[in-house]
Amino acid sequence: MSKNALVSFKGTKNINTEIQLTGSKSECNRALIISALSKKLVKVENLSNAADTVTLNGILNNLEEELEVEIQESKTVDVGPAGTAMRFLSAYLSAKNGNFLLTGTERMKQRPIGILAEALRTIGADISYAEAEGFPPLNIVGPLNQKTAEVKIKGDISSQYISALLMIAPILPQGLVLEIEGELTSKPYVDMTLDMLAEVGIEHTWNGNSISIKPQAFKHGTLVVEPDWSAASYWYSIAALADEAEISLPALKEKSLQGDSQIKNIMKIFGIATSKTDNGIAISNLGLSLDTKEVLDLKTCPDLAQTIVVIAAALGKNMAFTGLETLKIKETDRIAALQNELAKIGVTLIEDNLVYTLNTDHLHFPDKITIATYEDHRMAMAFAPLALLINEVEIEEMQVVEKSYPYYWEDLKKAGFEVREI
Ligand SMILES: O=C(O)C1=C[C@@H](OP(=O)(O)O)[C@@H](O)[C@H](O)C1
Ligand SMILES: C=C(OP(=O)(O)O)C(=O)O
Repeated sequence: MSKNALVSFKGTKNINTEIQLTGSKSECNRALIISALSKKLVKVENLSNAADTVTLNGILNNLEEELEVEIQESKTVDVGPAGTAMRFLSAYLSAKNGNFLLTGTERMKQRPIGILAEALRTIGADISYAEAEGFPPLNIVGPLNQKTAEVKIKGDISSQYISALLMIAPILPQGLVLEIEGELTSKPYVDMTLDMLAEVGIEHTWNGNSISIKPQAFKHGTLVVEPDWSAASYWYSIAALADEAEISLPALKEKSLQGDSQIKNIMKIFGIATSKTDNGIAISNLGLSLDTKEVLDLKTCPDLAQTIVVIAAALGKNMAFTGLETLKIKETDRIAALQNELAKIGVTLIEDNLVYTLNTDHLHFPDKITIATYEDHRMAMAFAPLALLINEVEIEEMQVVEKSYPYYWEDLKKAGFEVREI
C-alpha cells in the first residue's frame, strides 16, 4: 500500500541547513551506458541511488552476464518509469547481439519513441512495435547491420533520442551524422552527452544542425557524477518560501554539465542569492523578490518548470512561461497536473498560443491541502515546500520521489519540516 506524506513546518520559518544531494540521474545514466559501451574501460564514480539509475545499472549488469552466452529467446528488459533508460537502451540494445522486448510502466507505453525507433531503423536496426505504433514496448533484434551513417531526426520532441544515438555512434562501423530537424529542445542535455563522451576521448563536430561522430575507441578513464541540480531546485524553492534561509549544498558546482544549474540565475527573480563556498554552493534568501514582466523560456530546462511555476504561484506572481511543450509527454502530462493542483490554492495556469500565464488574483492558502502526484516525482517535490505557507500539505504517494531523489523526505526533516507517513 502506498503512503502519503503529511508535511508541516512549525514555528519561525527560518531554514539553516546543509544538504548533501545525490548524484544527477542524467549524468549517471549516460555514464552507465558509456561504461557499458566501452566494455568497462570507463569507470563511474558517485553513482546516484535514484531508482532510474539503480534500474539501468541492474539491467546493464544483468545483460553483461547474459550476453556472454548467446540469447535465442526474446529477453524482456523492463525500465519501469525511467525515460532515459528507455531511450538510451533502445539504441544500446540495437547495437548489441540479442533479441529483446524493451518495455516499461503503463505511462512509459504512452511516451512516444517513434522518432528514435525510425532513426534507428534508418541506420539499419531491426526494431518493431510490440503494441501501439510509435510507442514502447519495442522488439529489438541486434546487432544492427549498419546501412548508413546519415540520419535526420526531429529535435523538438525529446533530446533523449539524440543523446541515445550519439552515445552508440563511436561503436558503429560508420559512426553517425545526425541532422537535427526543427528546433532542438532541452539542448543542455545534448551538450552533457557530448561533454561526457569528450571526457573519455570521443570527439565530435557540430556544424549548424549536424552533429557527427566517427567510429573511435573509448579512452580509459573515470566519469565522476556531480550532485543533481534538478534536486537542488527544491532547496531554492524552500529558500524562496521561507522567511529566512541559508542552505549549504556541498559539492554542487556552479559551472556544471547540467543545464538545470540555470536555477541559480532564474531564482534571482525570487530574491535568492547563490554564493560559492569552499566545497560547493550556499543559497540565501535576500528578501528582495523582483516584479518581472519578462516571459520566462524554460525550453532548455524543462525539469525546473514545476519548481518555478509553483514558487511563482505561491508568491502571487502573475508570470508567463514559454518552452513548456514537452511537459505533456513526461512522467505525466505535467501541464494538466500543475493546473489541477494549483487550482487548490486558487491559481490558474492558462495557455494562449504556447504562452502559459499564471493568474494568482484568487490565491489563497487553506489550512490543509492534498496534492495528487500522478506518478511524478517532481509534482511531490515541487509542492511539498508549500508547507512553509500552509499548515498541512498532504502529498499523495510519497514514494514517487524515489525516481530521482530518494532521500527527499529525510532531507526535509533535516531542514526542520515534520513529515509523517499516513
Ligand atoms: O537526457 C536527459 O537526461 C533528460 C532530458 C530531458 O528530457 P527531454 O529531452 O525529453 O526534454 C529531461 O526532461 C529528462 O529529465 C532528462
Ligand atoms: C522527465 C524526467 O525523466 P525521464 O524523461 O528520464 O523519465 C524527469 O526526471 O523529470
